[in-house]
Amino acid sequence: MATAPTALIVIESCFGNTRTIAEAVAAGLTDAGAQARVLDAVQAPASLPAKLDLLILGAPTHNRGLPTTATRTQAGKQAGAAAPNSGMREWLARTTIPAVLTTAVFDTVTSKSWLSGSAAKAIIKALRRGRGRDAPSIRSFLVQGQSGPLADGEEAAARTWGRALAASTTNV
Ligand SMILES: Cc1cc2nc3c(=O)[nH]c(=O)nc-3n(C[C@H](O)[C@H](O)[C@H](O)COP(=O)(O)O)c2cc1C
Repeated sequence: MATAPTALIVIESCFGNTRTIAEAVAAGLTDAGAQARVLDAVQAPASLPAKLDLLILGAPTHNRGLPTTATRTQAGKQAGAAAPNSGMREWLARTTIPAVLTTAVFDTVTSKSWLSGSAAKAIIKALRRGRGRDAPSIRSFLVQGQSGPLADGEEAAARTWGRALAASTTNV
C-alpha cells in the first residue's frame, strides 16, 4: 500500500506573512493526503530527512532577492524585534539538496512587477548552481506594504497551490 507523500517546507519570514503562506500551503498538502511540516531556516537541519518526497522553500523578497543580514536588520528595526543573523540564503549554502528531489519555491512580494524582483528566483538560482535540475514550480504571493498583511485571497491561493503540489507529487 502506498504511504502518504512527505513534504518539508523551509522558510524565512521577518513580519510573519511568508510563514502564514507556508502554513496555508501545508494545510493544502494535508487536505490532499500528504504529510507536511514547516521549519524556519534558522532551525532547519543541514541534512534533509531520508524519506522526503517534496521540498518547498519560501522567503520574503528583500532588495529584489533573498534577505541578507543587513536587510533582516532593517526589517527587525521596522518590526521592533531582534533580527536573526541567518535565514534561507545561509541554509541553502550549508545544505545539500539532491538534484532528483522534487522542489517548489515561493516568495512574498509587495508588487508582482518585474521591478520588485523575486526571492524565489534567487532560490532557484542557488538550487541550480552546479547541478542539472528541472525547473521547480514557482509562486509569488502579494503583501500590502512591507509588513503586510497579505493581499486578499493570497492565503486561499496558497492552500490551493499546496493541494496541487500534493496531487503532482508521487512518493517513492
Ligand atoms: C529591507 C527590505 C527590502 C525589501 N525589498 C523588497 C523588494 O525589493 N521587492 C519587494 O517586492 N518587496 C520588498 N520588500 C518587502 C517584502 O517583500 C515584505 O516585507 C515581505 O514580503 C513580507 O514577508 P514577511 O512578513 O514574511 O517578512 C522589502 C522589505 C524589506 C524589509
